Amino acid sequence: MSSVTLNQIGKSYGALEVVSGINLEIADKEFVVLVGPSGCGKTTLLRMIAGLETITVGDLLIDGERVNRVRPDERGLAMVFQSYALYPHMTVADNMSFALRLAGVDKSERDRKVNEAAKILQLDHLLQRRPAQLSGGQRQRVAIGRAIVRDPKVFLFDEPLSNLDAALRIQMRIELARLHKQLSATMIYVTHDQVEAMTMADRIVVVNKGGIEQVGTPMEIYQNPDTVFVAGFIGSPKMNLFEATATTVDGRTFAHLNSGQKISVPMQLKPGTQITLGVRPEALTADSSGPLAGEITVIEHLGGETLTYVDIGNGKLATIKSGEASLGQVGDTIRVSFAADRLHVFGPDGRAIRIQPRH
Ligand SMILES: Nc1ncnc2c1ncn2[C@@H]1O[C@H](COP(=O)(O)OP(=O)(O)OP(=O)(O)O)[C@@H](O)[C@H]1O
Repeated sequence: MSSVTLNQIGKSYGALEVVSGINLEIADKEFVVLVGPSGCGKTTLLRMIAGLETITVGDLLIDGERVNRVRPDERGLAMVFQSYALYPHMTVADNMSFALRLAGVDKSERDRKVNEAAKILQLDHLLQRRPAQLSGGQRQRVAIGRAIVRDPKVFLFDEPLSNLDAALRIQMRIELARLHKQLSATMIYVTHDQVEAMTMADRIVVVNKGGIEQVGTPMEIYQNPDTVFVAGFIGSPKMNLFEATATTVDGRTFAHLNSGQKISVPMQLKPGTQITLGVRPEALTADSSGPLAGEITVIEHLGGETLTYVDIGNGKLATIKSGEASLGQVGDTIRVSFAADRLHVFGPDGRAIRIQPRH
């Protein structure tokens, strides 16, 4: 297995720059997930690594060797697509062994590899079927099997679970995480689904507008988002984000929310600074002495947890995530608080202003 290094990678179509300045070190055996909204450039990045797109600027290294001009089939990578891309007229076994046959691998070795991959993916009993006789999840497993038999240095996945229903996606997520451990493989996985990123990645790379917003472990990114974009993108339900203006009263800093409420913030800010406050829904609690107040507009009971939406002014809703019990009824006014260390503050440039301890 192998490492992958991206140095100042960029991609332009004519005058249109769609990816720029990408620097990333992916370690051997790492599972890295590139996540970002539609059109942010993540697929383009993956396709440049695969060799399916040319790299406009920068260097791509696999195991320390520059491979910008190496043909896709000579890079030692295997890519799994959202659309499976199976040959409909071939059996599962033939689909899986096709690339090996092209590469001139002899039949006994091909059979050994296909059987081994089929066992890992629990496809042994389906080897003689054709794709049309398989479920979506089974087809995706065949596509993964086709990658496994090639013993690639690096696996590349392009939204492989997008065509599956919700239950199957969860199951395949678990299977892919297990597969990663079992194969000890380097994997680069593209998705727009932040839950997939959070649950599978060793490290998440958040991509936005053709650049990297933040790289970190799922919990680093969840707990310390560097930007408003990352704060809003990672986490479900979304982090509460409130636009505000900083003011100072008796040397203490307050945020005047655009929704009309006032919150103390544990840092020095120049009065008039436009900021965004962020608090995760699970960090908000009902508290009669809390600084925020509003009317409950919607309550969603999800079983083990409850989402309560509170209008804190001008129609701005705060989402509170709590346990099974309701915090009140629709129409009730409640007060809400949060621990100071659960507050995120972002400056006018959208970047996090870290909370310094007060003296
Ligand atoms: N051949 C092309 N010519 C011009 N622009 C392109 C071309 N291919 C992609 N783009 C543009 O590059 C940008 C990045 O596309 P890309 O497919 O990488 O995004 P993505 O993050 O993978 O999105 P999605 O999740 O929707 O697939 C988009 O704005 C897209 O319109």
